[in-house]
Amino acid sequence: MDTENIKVAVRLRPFNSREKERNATLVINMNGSETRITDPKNAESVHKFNFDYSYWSHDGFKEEENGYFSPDPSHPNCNKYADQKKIFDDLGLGILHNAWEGYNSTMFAYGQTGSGKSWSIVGYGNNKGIVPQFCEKLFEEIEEKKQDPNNATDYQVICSMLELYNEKIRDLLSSTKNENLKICLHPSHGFYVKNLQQIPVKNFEKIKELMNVGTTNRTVAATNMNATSSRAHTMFGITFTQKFENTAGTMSEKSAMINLVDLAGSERASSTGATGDRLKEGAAINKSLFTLGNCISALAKKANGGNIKVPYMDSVLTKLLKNALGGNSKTIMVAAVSPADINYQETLSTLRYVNRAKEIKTMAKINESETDVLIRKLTEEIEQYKTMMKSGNIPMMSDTADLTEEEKRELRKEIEEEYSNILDENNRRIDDIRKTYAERLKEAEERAHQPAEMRKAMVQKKKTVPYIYNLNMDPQLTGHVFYFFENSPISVGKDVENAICLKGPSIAGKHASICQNKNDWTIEPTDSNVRLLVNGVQVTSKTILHHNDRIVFGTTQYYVMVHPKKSARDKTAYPDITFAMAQKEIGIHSGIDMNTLLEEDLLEMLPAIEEVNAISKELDAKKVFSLMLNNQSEVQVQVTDTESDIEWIWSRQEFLNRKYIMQEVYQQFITGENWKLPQDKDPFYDDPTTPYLIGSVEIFLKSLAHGIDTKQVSDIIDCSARKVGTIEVHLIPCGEDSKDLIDSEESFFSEPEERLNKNLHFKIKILQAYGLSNRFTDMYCSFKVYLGETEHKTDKISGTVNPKWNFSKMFSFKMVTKQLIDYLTSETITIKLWGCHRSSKKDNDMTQVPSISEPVQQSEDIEPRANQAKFLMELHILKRKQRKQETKLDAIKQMIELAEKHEKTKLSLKLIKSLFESTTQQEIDANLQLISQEKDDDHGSTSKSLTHADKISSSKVSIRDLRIENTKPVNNSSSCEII
Ligand SMILES: Nc1ncnc2c1ncn2[C@@H]1O[C@H](COP(=O)(O)OP(=O)(O)OP(=O)(O)O)[C@@H](O)[C@H]1O
Repeated sequence: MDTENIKVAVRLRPFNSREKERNATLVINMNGSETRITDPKNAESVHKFNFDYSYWSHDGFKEEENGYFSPDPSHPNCNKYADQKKIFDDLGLGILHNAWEGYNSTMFAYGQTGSGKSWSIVGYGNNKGIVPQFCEKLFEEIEEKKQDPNNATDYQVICSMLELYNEKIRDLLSSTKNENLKICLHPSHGFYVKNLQQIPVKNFEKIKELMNVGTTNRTVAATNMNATSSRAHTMFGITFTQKFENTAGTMSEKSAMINLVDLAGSERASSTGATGDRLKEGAAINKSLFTLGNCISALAKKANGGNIKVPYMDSVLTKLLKNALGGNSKTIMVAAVSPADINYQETLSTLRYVNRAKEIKTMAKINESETDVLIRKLTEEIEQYKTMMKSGNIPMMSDTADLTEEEKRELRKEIEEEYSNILDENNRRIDDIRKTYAERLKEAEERAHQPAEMRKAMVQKKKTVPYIYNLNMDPQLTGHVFYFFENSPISVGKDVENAICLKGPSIAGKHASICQNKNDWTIEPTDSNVRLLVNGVQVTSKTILHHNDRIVFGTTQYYVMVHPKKSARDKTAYPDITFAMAQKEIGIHSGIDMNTLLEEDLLEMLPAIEEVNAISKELDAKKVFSLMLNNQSEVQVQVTDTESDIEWIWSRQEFLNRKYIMQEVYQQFITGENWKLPQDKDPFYDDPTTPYLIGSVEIFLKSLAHGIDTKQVSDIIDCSARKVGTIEVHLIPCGEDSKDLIDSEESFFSEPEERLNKNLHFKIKILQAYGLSNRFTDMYCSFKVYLGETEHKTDKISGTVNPKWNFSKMFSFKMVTKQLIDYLTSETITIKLWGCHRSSKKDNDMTQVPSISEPVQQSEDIEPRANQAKFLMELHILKRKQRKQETKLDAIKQMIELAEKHEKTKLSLKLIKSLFESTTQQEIDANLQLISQEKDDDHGSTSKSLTHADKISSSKVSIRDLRIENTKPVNNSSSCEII
């Protein structure tokens, strides 16, 4: 038994195009095994993690001619760069070594969508991931061993590949529709998937082929089932068995099960989302990933001595990974992370998630047994279960006194089914042990769903027959579904009798027709209402399809046309078509002006909006979705209830989460399952009493940095940049005792830096809003200040369009820092105004207030208005600075007059300085009174023991000089101009 901790590796990928376009900054730093992540909003907040391996694949590489990413000697991070080979050498070789020893191994990749999980596990093109490298190396080593004439060991490699989506297991290597395989529990072998294809393979080529079949099956499911691959977990299983004669001369077998798992995108796994989406936890979306997190937590607590139940049984994934997590397996977890500031939160939660995993211990043992002993054990188990079933003496049925007869019958049926599964599994295992590898290979060849000739024929056909291939947002799934144009016409649509049968929102029963016209192929919609796009443009009549044209049927089915002969003849250099390109042209043709910063967001959101509207229509959900940009230029979704006219605004993330559930619901709808969900799980439902963001306002804080009070009356702007009302906010410096310091010299600082290391107190008063729509009740404001996480809220007010809150909140800071000064001088606080919709527009019994809102205003208008507020504040600050200077000047004048009155010719520098630094009239008066006591001699004291500073401050200045200085023209053009 080998007890060891789960090994954790973290891998950092390069910036992707979205991150580059947004000028994303790098938030991850790696040094040895240490990984640091810095909060982009607060450079002082750094989280450090120590993992077994930290892989820097962010930069320091170059792309070789064959597409392989290798370390770039000309780059400073060349030595730091971890390429696919390095990852395999560190992690894959260990797994391979374990496999030879007879230890089970599991490796799973965890991380948000697009973080690089598939890159590490499967890889792309020549950048082969762990699975292909492992298989290649395994066969290499087997071949080497076989070269030894004294080696009679029989080596067997068996593969399986499954997809786990929405708690359902799909066999990716099965030619039949194996969409919901059962997971069963075997008393001695743990959980296993019943009827999962276990395919013997004789070489690496065969494995590649199987992986291809698996990916094609994933693609078909992802396109037709309307599911995106990022929501599914993919498990690649390899059973490596060595059958040999042991030293005692009996046959033995050593067997290792290797599971390589590409987990679904983790962004939907966290229990509490920043989106505040009520559906996030309750929905079925990745219940598995959520439970995996719970199991990891429980196991980590257990490892630290806690007595806690591990909830393996709560999801299919955790049942399948039970061994990997807490049992007989050596396990590695790879956290794939994005380097960008925009993914900071997700990356931090990924690092925290896997950080817990490293505390978990597993106990791997070598799986070696004598064949006879194995067979005997399995046969004995079979006999035992058979006897129990025959006699009816089932142990689990002994404690059933409280059950009704019906319940007992049910339970008996379940147990008998379980027993019969165990019998089947044992028989299968005995069969496997008895058969030679050659026999199993032969059987597999016979069963193969795509014999070699068929595959060859397909390759040939692609060279001559025109066809379309699928485009998927996951590049791994692009180009796996083909429809050849062999007969004309070809009907396309949802109905099964179509030659090309496609499923998905907005696909009509009879959608389009593809016809041959001499050497061309044309496409035509069967109805003017169907959504059929060619190169991003809606097609309404017969249109010729050219090589590389993009065709979209409905909202989710994307294809590319291939004209093999024509493209071979013309010499055009055709670009590789990507899903993003196809999406972009749709965006451009839909008339949306894509400013570069938002392009990626829009590209993702536009088709999603189309799809969700189509689903809503088909399910009669009575909701219309539209895209909008808020005044921080973030993409949001406006949801309108077509019956009540009530609107809601969803964040991008909330929309995407809900979209997943809508797709699940739609899937059930089209497969005829019961799809109606209760209100609390309905992705289309929004509680009308949920606060709605009416609008927001930015409040400048600079006056507080100077200690000046300001009353700001600002426009409240909604998410479409329209003015929806005004709000009156008062910023007031105050004393520690909370006394307001209005128009006070005491609180004023000409330069904010003068406040450093002093205390600062102020109040934010939200007085009243004016001219809001009467559609809202329970209106309140919320805001956060500085680094505080607390959201401050006013009371809720209803029954008026001019809610008066008279809210006041005091904020105190001890020892003001430079960061706080910077915040006050350059940042704003966002005050958000919330309200609930009145239940229906028919209830709008309040008199409509004369609209103070201007007609739709574009965001360009907001900027000057915001600038105006800023300008007024700057002006106010300048005036106060000017006033302070004038006060000082007045004090000096008074001083001279008083000195002359008291016939003084000189005044001490100390007194002049004290007068100059006086901030209140009281202090000035006190200093002026001291003039009469001033002596006219040159030094207040002649003591030699005085310090240099004392001497200077006690030195005297002539009144005549002061008068000359003071009467010089004031050279302060800026303040003169402003006044
Ligand atoms: N180490 C890397 N080096 C270079 N490019 C990478 C690396 N990791 C990821 N990428 C790039 O990032 C993209 C997303 O990676 P990948 O498909 O592996 O993410 P994923 O986490 O598996 O996403 P999903 O959850 O959607 O399957 C890939 O297309 C690839 O171009």
